[in-house]
Amino acid sequence: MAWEQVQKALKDHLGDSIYNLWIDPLECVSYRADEVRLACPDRFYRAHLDRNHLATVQQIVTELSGNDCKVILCDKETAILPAAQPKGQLRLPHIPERKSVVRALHPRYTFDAFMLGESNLLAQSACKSMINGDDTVGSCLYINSSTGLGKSHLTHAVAHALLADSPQTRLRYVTAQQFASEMVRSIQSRSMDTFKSVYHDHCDFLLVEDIHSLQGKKKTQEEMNELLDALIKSGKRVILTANNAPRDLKGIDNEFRSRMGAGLVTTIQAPDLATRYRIVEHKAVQSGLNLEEDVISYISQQIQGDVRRIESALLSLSAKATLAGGAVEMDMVRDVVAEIVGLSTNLTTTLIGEIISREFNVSYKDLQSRSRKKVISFPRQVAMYLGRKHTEESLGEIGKVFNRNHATVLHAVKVVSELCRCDTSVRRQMEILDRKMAEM
Ligand SMILES: Nc1ncnc2c1ncn2[C@@H]1O[C@H](COP(=O)(O)OP(=O)(O)OP(=O)(O)O)[C@@H](O)[C@H]1O
Repeated sequence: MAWEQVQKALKDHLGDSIYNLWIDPLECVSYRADEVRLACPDRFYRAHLDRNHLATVQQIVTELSGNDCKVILCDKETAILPAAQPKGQLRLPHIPERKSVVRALHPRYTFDAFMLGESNLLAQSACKSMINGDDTVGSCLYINSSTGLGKSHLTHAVAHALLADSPQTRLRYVTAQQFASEMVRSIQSRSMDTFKSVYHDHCDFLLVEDIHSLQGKKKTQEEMNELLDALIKSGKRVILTANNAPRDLKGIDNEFRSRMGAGLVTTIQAPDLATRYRIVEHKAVQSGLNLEEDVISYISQQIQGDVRRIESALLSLSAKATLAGGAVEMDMVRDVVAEIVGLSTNLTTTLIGEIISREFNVSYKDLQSRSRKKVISFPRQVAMYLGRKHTEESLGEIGKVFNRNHATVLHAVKVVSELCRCDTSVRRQMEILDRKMAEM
């Protein structure tokens, strides 16, 4: 009960977004008068909480308990370790013999221009931890997402920040494809020793994009695996990006797969409405477009997923506005958005509930009832999961449709996501339902 009170106060204090991401996953393993022990999902979480939110948690626990009750963070697996102390910066003692090798950095792909939200906060803060040499993330950070969600933006931002703040760090930034071509050229010109030496002995920070493009390339995977092993063992830093998590990559050797997943593996999800709003606002200013709030809202509500589609809409809007003498009219905005997403949908959780009640042959009333029978609770969880995925409604709003609170919705989303991951029949079922939702 005491922890629930603390949770409630923290939610009010920190807001839904930070609460859901950083406080909700905590497990209260003991709550005594003098000490509260909170287990974090992993050491990265623990270090982030320690740095950013522990003081607030401590303050609220002290206020609510009215005495000196100390908050202790520990790992879920051990549930006993004290919080990690941040390590020193990654600073090299010498001036490098070789400079950084960085191909074509996009000048606008900086941390400042990267809009944050629940979908990408972990990836962004893990990148910053890597730059600071904070080893809570491990030596190898793996970022994956579907297309256009900011993997390149973040890796370029890391390169910009490193070049600006610690120019002595020897940085190599390549795509996996470029690495493969360089390797093939080196084999042909019998200069593999030089190739190896460049990466093994003259690199402090390696960024490799699109690692999935190595699928089926056995020899390049072997070379990259050997390189990662050498760099990680000697305390160097590596960031890899791909379109899938290591376990879902096809045609990849198991040892290589396991090495890539040895540090933090994080997925960037599609941005939520609030993040999209900030992206539209920011990118409109960059394109010299002066947009009213209702236009920004409309674009961010309608264009979801791949952020390139937002950029494309703004480019198109900019061109049309120029032709029309500068003004941005709402009709013009609707046309541009319709070209990109087609006609808008009105999918709501209530509608999803109705569809699910038909599909699973349970009444809508049962979905809203207190019944915990599996034949009713599973469709209810599926409806909540789909509500979260296909609407912009908050956890609380989705919960209300089924007479539940936000925590139950969060739990349902976790349960169904986990089932999709490990149960093929549930995954297929969800794919069919996803298609149905998309057709609405
Ligand atoms: N959170 C964000 N804030 C601002 N811009 C973003 C954000 N996420 C993505 N973008 C923009 O979207 C565009 C596509 O992003 P990026 O190229 O980084 O995606 P990606 O995940 O690497 O895609 P792909 O897998 O296709 O290579 C870029 O112009 C980037 O600036």
